[in-house]
Amino acid sequence: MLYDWHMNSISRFNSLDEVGGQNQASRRGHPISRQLGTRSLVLVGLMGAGKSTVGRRLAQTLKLPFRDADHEIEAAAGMTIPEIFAVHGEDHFRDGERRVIARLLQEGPMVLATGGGAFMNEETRQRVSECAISIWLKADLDVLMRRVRKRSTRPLLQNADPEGTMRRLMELRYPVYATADLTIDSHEAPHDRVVADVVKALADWFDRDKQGGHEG
Ligand SMILES: Nc1ncnc2c1ncn2[C@@H]1O[C@H](COP(=O)(O)OP(=O)(O)O)[C@@H](O)[C@H]1O
Ligand SMILES: O=C(O)C1=C[C@@H](OP(=O)(O)O)[C@@H](O)[C@H](O)C1
Ligand SMILES: [Mg+2]
Repeated sequence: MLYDWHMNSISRFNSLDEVGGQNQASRRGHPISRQLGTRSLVLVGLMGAGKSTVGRRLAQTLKLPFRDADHEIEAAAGMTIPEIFAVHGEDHFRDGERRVIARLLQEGPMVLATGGGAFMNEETRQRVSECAISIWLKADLDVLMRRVRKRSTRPLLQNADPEGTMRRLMELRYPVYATADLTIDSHEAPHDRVVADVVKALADWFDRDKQGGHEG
């Protein structure tokens, strides 16, 4: 192993830094954050769904720390995601992704944006179900394609038919994303509109929770 996915020093330093943030959140934070306890909010969904950008704004709204698993992997590896794919291959990336998410889930509460493939890993799904509330950000194909065209940082889409790839990923992944606790339409509206929809869905979730709706 060239680097330690669990304990890179930058992430440890950040997490210590953010313990103060957590304490603050629990003292005078958003009602949703207070009900989370140590559980995190984990955003899942396809590339372009808005996990990273909506996630960051959601964390600001809830006064929670924000982490992006892709950024943590890049920091641990000292390489960008395209470089990791090119040099070590996708399997190596997936291995790092699983380890990094396992570590982050122990540092909750936080808003955690995952990369689009992370939730396909059964071990990760199990950990998420134990330590977090999962939220599927769902968007139509044409919306996703418009959004991902803005950047060429996604190795899976660097081919002759990115739309075909996205369709295949939809078929493969949607049944799995559908097992997330909540599904939110990440439609064409300002990011903050989607944030508001997530907050509303979480408030309803906790109301149902109080009535014993999520047992078992
Ligand atoms: N609700 C939205 N409104 C406008 N642009 C959005 C929205 N959600 C995402 N985007 C844009 O789409 C692109 C991809 O979003 P990102 O958060 O990186 O997606 P993901 O992390 O799910 O791949 C970014 O340029 C982002 O600003
Ligand atoms: O869907 C995927 O398998 C991937 C999604 C990417 O993250 P975003 O979903 O944030 O684009 C990134 O993890 C990597 O390029 C692989
Ligand atoms: Mg992202």
